[in-house]
Amino acid sequence: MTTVDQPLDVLLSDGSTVQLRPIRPADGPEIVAMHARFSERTRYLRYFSPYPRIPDRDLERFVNVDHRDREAFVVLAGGRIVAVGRYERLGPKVPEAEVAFVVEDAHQGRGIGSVLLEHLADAARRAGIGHFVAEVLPANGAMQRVFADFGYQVRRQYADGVVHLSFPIAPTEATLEVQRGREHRTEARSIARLLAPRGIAVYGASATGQGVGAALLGHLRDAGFTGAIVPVHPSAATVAGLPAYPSAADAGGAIDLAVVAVAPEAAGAVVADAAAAGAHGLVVISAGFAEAGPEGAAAQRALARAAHAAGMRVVGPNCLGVANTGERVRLNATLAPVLPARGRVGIFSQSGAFGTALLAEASRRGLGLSSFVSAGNRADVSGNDLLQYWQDDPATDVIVLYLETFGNPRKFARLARHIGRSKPVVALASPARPPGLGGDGPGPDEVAVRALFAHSGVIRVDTVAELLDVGVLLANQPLPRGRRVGVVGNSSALTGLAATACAAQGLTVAAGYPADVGPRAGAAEFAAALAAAAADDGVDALVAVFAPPLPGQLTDTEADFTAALPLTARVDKPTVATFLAGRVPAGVPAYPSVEEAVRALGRVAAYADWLRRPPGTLPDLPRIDPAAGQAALRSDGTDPAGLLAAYGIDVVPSVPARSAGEAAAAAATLGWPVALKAAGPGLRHRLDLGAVRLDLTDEPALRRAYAEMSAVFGADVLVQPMVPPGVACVVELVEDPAFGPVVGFGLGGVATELLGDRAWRPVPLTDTDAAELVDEPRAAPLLRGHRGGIPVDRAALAELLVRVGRLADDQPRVRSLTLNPVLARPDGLAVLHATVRVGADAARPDTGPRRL
Ligand SMILES: CC(=O)SCCNC(=O)CCNC(=O)[C@H](O)C(C)(C)COP(=O)(O)OP(=O)(O)OC[C@H]1O[C@@H](n2cnc3c(N)ncnc32)[C@H](O)[C@@H]1OP(=O)(O)O
Repeated sequence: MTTVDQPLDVLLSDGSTVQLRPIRPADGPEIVAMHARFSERTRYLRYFSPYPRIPDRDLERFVNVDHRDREAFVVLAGGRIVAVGRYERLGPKVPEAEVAFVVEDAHQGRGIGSVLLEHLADAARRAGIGHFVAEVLPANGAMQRVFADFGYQVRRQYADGVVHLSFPIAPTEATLEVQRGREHRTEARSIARLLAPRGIAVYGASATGQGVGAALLGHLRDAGFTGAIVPVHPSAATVAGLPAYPSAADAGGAIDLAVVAVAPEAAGAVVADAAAAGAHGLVVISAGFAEAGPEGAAAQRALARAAHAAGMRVVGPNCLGVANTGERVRLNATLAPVLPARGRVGIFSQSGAFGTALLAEASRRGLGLSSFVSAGNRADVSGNDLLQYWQDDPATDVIVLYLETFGNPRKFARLARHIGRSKPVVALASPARPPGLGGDGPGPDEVAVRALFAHSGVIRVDTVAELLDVGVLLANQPLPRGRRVGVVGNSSALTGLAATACAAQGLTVAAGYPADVGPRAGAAEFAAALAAAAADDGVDALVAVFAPPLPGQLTDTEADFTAALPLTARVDKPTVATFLAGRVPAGVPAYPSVEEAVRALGRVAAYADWLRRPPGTLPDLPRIDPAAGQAALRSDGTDPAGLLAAYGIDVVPSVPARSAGEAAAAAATLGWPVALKAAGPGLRHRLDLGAVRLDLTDEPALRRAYAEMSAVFGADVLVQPMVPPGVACVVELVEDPAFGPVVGFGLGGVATELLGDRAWRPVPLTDTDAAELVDEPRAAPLLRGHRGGIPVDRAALAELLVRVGRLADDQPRVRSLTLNPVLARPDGLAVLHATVRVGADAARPDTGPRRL
């Protein structure tokens, strides 16, 4: 049993870091992964042992982990998972405790659970947490007895058999050493080790020099890897001229990485051999795993399990491999024979085929690479791991991702939002849902999904070519300070095209541009015009468009014109060029067409805008009571009023009635005047249908309205007090497959619905997010008093959105929520109708891969 003897870094929810002293289990299990969160309200911590982590996907198989918080932990003993737990959000279930956890599975015997509790209690004590509650699921009767043995009290027993155990912890002197600003990087460290091995064992390199393994061995050597390369071969004494060994450990040197190209059946033996040699990373190139069917999937799971038990991270299987062009490490453990030159771009490709294309295209365009990972079937290492690694990697300035599916999309969105602040992330990802479906179903359509990416700071592109178009620009040029473009060229046709392309990308042509030097201008004039644009305070970015001179017209060659460009590369404004050779001349990205050049600039300008935008803060609003919200959900999931009230959202009361008499009685209670609404199922746009009567001031008017309405729409009606008129708005909350809960805002009415005029933001919503959301729908000018209308209280709408976002963040059982209509007035708002859909349990993570 290994004990933890290094300090543990803890990432707090506010981004700061604390360090916990080591936990030394006497002979207890290792706590391998433990996630939690600290905040004012909810004191969670998230900490890791220095042991390799169980990948999130594995956790999710065992644990009902709420993706949003990752509050889960796993206990390993002897390499086996013996207990898996998750943290509950504090408020709802155990409001009076500061930390709660749920033990879901501890089937491997007595004692484990109690040791686990000791550790957790210890951690809580160190964190100065005063009260601690454990929840034990009914299947674990043995655990309950164990806890009882330790004197924990049964605090509450629920009808479903769940028991809450309670044990007070006297707060002791906090041993937390707060190191703000330093981020926890366990994952990043394990990836760093994988990309910078001291020695490499290669499994599956044929002595004949043929086949995949031999090719890998060749690539490793050709790239100039300076550490030991050890071919592991069952019988040969040498492979490709290198001494080969039947077992990696026999070579005697430090082996950090195993590159594997053996058939899936042999993988188990390879893992054991590599582990015995001390390897901490596996790059499995072999195909025949999950992509090949259930048997392969089982083999893949076995591979991942064996690797993790031995403390190894796994890249692949069925992948192209990993590469590092670092100063000290030249590593090409990929099937691609030639790597691009060293550079500042980290490339992740889920697909091997696209990875090959990306590498080849990057080489062709002269785009330098810092490191490359193709994750294939992603048995362990995923794009999210790489995001975390590159965030801190000093060799990487730009992150380029090719993604097909996401194991954990919410984590991606959150990570990207964070990382995008320091390094741009360019991603090619499949659409969230096929085009055309957006307007019909609930939730954001493709356009909105693109906007959601943009709000996460991710530059989303549509093609592999564009991935590199943008990558090249980011890697070589500064970000634009604004959207004003100085177009300089030697052809009016091309500069005109560039101006049109700018408009299409939301860029503006700067005043005095395009500057057309004409077809007879020489390179010197071209250079002067570019220099003038670069010096122009009204210009944020330059587009240089160049048409090759007709033969005999000029003595200057295309190369002379190319040479004119570097001048601009020295200024602090990005320049893109067209019609020059495909390579990057002196750092100025060149594109085959004006449209491509301007589109890349447009994407980068949008990212620069995002960076300039203040991220805002999460407002601490009064009248928010998550515990009351949870209680409301428990009492009746279909009545949203209590749930909303717990988040400070008041819904105008509405009383159901089935007869004129009942309606009149309701009106008397609510107070005149009232509105009468048909309550039949499936009725939408009731006002348009005549199924709403407003301003009924007395009983005769009410009875008349009831008689007319019930004749058409049936006996069921709702009686509501009249509220002052306002602009009808709609607020929605839905689960998006890529972003988790997202809050939507739009104006009411059939027209805006038909046009899909809704703006969306992922949860949690900051004050800035909410204010932007209110202003974003195309119909939003109506809220500002368009054409003589009266401006409404947009701050109240923004606050409502923040409250809905908070509700979504707190209550994972809420699947969807609609407030429609919300009447916005100059002096506040009224929520007239609310529907909520609640799941039986917290949204369970989808274990299968999801399209982005
Ligand atoms: C573009 C993309 O899609 S990404 C790339 C995805 N990956 C791929 O496409 C790879 C596809 N290919 C495969 O999966 C192959 O089946 C592989 C790599 C697993 C096996 O390739 P083969 O060439 O058939 O391997 P083969 O069985 O001949 O073995 C090669 C050598 O490994 C040796 N070997 C076999 N088992 C072991 C082992 N456990 N340890 C060490 N060496 C071993 C063999 O003895 C043989 O050497 P020899 O010829 O000197 O005797």
